[in-house]
Amino acid sequence: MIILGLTGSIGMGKSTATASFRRLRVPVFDADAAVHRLQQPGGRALRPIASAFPGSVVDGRLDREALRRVVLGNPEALKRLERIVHPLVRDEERRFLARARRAGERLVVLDVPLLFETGGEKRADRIVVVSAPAGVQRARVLRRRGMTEERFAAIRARQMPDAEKRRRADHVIPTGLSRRFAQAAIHRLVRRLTA
Ligand SMILES: CC(C)(COP(=O)(O)OP(=O)(O)OC[C@H]1O[C@@H](n2cnc3c(N)ncnc32)[C@H](O)[C@@H]1O)[C@@H](O)C(=O)NCCC(=O)NCCS
Ligand SMILES: Nc1ncnc2c1ncn2[C@@H]1O[C@H](COP(=O)(O)OP(=O)(O)OP(=O)(O)O)[C@@H](O)[C@H]1O
Repeated sequence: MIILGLTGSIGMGKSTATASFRRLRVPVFDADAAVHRLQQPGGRALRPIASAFPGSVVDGRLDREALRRVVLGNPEALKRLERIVHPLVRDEERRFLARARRAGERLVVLDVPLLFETGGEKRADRIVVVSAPAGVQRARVLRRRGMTEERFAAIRARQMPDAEKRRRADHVIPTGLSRRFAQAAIHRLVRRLTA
């Protein structure tokens, strides 16, 4: 089974790329979605977050806004949050891979925003990076509801620069042109890897 690590900075088109992989029937593990699941009512991250960040969980629900305000611009608090969340995400990832192996899959995708930052290069056989020019990225991200310059800057500061990601990638999918162009590149990649 070939494990394809998919990454890219915020707004570069990871979710859009994973939709293309799924359309080609390639199973995808989405780390951001796993974070959200783990933080949902009843999720395994809730209890440790509640004790590390008093007041962030109210009536069994995580107040993401409140937690975001606490960790935004506070590297020490973010580290504490990551030390709780990342091992749980890795655990989910391992389960996903085990299920895929049992199902006899030939190719799977790990969509992990912090793939390089968390040593994901070692877990994947090949790395795909989605990338668009900085101006395009910025416009896309700032269009989102609730996004501010400050949040965008804080997230970017936590992520490896795009140029460095591209340098380390085995394949770069350009997402600054059109969806059709990016999808065609993904199609060719999947065909090549499963040939
Ligand atoms: C702080 C939290 C509660 C804020 O939630 P919120 O709904 O506002 O944001 P969301 O999770 O949708 O993330 C928004 C964007 O920021 C990126 N991002 C989130 N956390 C981080 C981080 N620690 N470092 C770099 N980028 C991050 C995400 O990939 C996404 O592109 C949440 O992001 C969180 O729990 N983060 C810690 C877990 C983590 O490291 N996630 C990164 C993916 S594994
Ligand atoms: N190939 C593409 N061509 C044109 N627009 C695109 C392309 N890929 C993504 N987009 C647009 O860019 C925006 C961000 O895409 P997407 O949500 O896939 O990024 P992301 O990397 O998953 O973001 P995040 O890091 O926040 O999870 C969306 O509005 C999407 O419609």
